[in-house]
Amino acid sequence: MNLDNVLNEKQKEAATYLDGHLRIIAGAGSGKTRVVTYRIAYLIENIGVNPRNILAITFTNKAANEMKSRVEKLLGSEALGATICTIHSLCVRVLRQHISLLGYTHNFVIMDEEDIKSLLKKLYKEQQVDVKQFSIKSMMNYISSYKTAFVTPEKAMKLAGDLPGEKQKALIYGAYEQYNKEHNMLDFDDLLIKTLTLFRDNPQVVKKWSRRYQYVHVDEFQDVGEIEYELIHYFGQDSTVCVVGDPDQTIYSFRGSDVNYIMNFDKDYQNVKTIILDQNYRSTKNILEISNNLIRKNKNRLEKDLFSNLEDGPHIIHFSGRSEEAEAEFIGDEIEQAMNKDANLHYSDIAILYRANYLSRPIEQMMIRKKIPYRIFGGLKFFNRKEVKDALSYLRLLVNNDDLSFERIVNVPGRGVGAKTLEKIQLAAIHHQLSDYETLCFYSDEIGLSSKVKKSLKQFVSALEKARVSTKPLEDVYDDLMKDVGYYEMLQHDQEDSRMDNLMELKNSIASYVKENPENATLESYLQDIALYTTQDEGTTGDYVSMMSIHMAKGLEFKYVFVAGLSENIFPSIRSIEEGGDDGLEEERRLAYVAFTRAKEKLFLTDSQGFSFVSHSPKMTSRFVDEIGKHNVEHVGAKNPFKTSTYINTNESIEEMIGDNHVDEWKIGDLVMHDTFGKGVVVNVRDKTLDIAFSVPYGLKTLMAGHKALKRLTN
Ligand SMILES: Nc1ncnc2c1ncn2[C@@H]1O[C@H](COP(=O)(O)OP(=O)(O)OP(=O)(O)O)[C@@H](O)[C@H]1O
Ligand SMILES: [Mg+2]
Repeated sequence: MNLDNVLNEKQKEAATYLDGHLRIIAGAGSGKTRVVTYRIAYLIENIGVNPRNILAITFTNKAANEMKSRVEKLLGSEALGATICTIHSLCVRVLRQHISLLGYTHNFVIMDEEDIKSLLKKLYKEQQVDVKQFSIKSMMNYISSYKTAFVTPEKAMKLAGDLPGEKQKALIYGAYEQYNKEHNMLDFDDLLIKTLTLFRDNPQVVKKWSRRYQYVHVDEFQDVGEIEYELIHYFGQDSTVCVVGDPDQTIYSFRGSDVNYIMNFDKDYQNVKTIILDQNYRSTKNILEISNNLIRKNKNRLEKDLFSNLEDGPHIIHFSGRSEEAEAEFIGDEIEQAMNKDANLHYSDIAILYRANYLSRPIEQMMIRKKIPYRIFGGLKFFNRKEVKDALSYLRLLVNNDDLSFERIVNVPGRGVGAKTLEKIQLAAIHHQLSDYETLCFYSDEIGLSSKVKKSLKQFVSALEKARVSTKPLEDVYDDLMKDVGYYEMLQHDQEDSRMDNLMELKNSIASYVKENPENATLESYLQDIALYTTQDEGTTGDYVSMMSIHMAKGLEFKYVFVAGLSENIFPSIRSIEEGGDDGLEEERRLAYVAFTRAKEKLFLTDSQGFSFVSHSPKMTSRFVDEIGKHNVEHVGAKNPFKTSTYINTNESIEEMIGDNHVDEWKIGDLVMHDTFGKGVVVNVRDKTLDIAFSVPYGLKTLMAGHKALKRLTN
């Protein structure tokens, strides 16, 4: 294989360096993954290494498949036999052979999240623990963090001391471990931990694997955690190790990845050569420039810039929409135009990336309306998500009294209605020729329900009936209903933050529907309106636009990239900043760097205005849009009525900004200062009142225009 025409000098040096361990540190799109691919091909073809002796660890299965098929394309069937996979699947291979040493059998079962949840529920029951004491989710976190820190249930019990709650948790942890062992089951953490235990206690097993893999490669090394690092150390014990990564793309710190492993690699391994690549082959000069501008704002980083020999390319477009719908519409229009203009462009050349999965909602609705095929990676389509389906069933039940919706949600959250109780209700319904729900309303005393179940079903009915007569705006009717039936409480208790986000996004969806149809919006018409979107099936084959969270987009590239939902508090995420402070903000910025550098030819950044029920704040353009600089960036769309900088200013400057509060003409977007609620923004103007969005914890308030507590700020 001649590498001259396919790699530059430094890349070639990296692909062919065999005198010791190798570390490649380089920015996005500089060919790190390409070097690993060609290195594998070079080892096999030019050096004569048996493919069986080659290992490459990638971050996702998708990346592994891509690398495998690229190597196979270069070498044909010669390449078969090289191990190219994620660290989890590598561990499964090891365990299938040796797990008997740990007292399991080789045909062990790997548990998924649902398996874990249902096992824990069973154990709660056995131990008579109430989920109200500690949620299933918090128990899962407890087990995972103890396990990955090698704290056994016995140790956990000691650590619990005299605290009864902690003791109870340790007991469940012990029962969980015992059950899994007895039933030959491993969870995801176990795959890594059991392999590590095996290696630590059995040097002969380590020898076997480290001798087999004479050439070890690890892509995305900046995101390895402690356990992965030690495992890689074992696998590479007798081999030449090549690690590849970009410290600016560390985006999994919240899950334990640690950039120090790549930074200190030359201290832990002897005889390490470091090669730095600085030419970007992926993106136009403009895309690269704004990405460099952005990442330079991080203080805690190793200075390194990339250059590109590609053309300048088109400007970066920033679009700000008046609403989420307008933002989505813009994305759709741009996709349609691009597809019409360029016959060589495929939908698969286009990606839409966002910070959190709930943000896909308005974009999906637009894609369906415009008939643009799309696929969501790493999750379900918005209207297929469980909590969204549940919430819509509640609304449907309210509007239609239909039995299907009733059956879906009568026991979510749990009200003690099992199959038997449901059957009783259904029989009574047939007898009275009414719907299940009506039967419950009128004949609950005749059905033969236990008093406990009857009581909770009465609460259920009264929540729905309260919603039926409510005169509040529709989004509040929905909000109250979900609160009154206990759904929010269930999610909050289970710490299901992203499910909660989806339900708040549904509230956004109802609110914008009302805004668009101010005269005649009813729940019924809303449900009809979205029926189009709720009946979509999951499967899309052929050519489609890829939609995914930025975390999923690691290592990938697309000609056209849209990064949507670029609003302060959403991206950077307020949660990350609250939990991680400056480090949290820097990780968010690295995430933005990953997002922007996925683009090869054209990059669009989009956001929208209005109030978000998810972040509980008025939306304003993300600081990241400012930080990319002004050069070759074009701002189009609505002008955001206020800027981040004015909004987050300190009170001193607010004093200076206070203007005349005897204002006749209020308009949406006016910034205000309220004596009690602080800074806010007008989101709706009525006859004598204003809807004003204040920051957490106040949220949306309706106040008298012209009241003395309220002053308009000049902006
Ligand atoms: N010497 C080269 N000649 C031609 N194309 C190249 C060269 N080096 C890299 N490329 C191309 O540039 C793009 C980026 O390469 P690659 O994905 O390997 O970068 P990376 O450093 O792994 O990026 P990331 O940090 O995003 O994972 C790919 O399309 C790759 O084929
Ligand atoms: Mg890569």
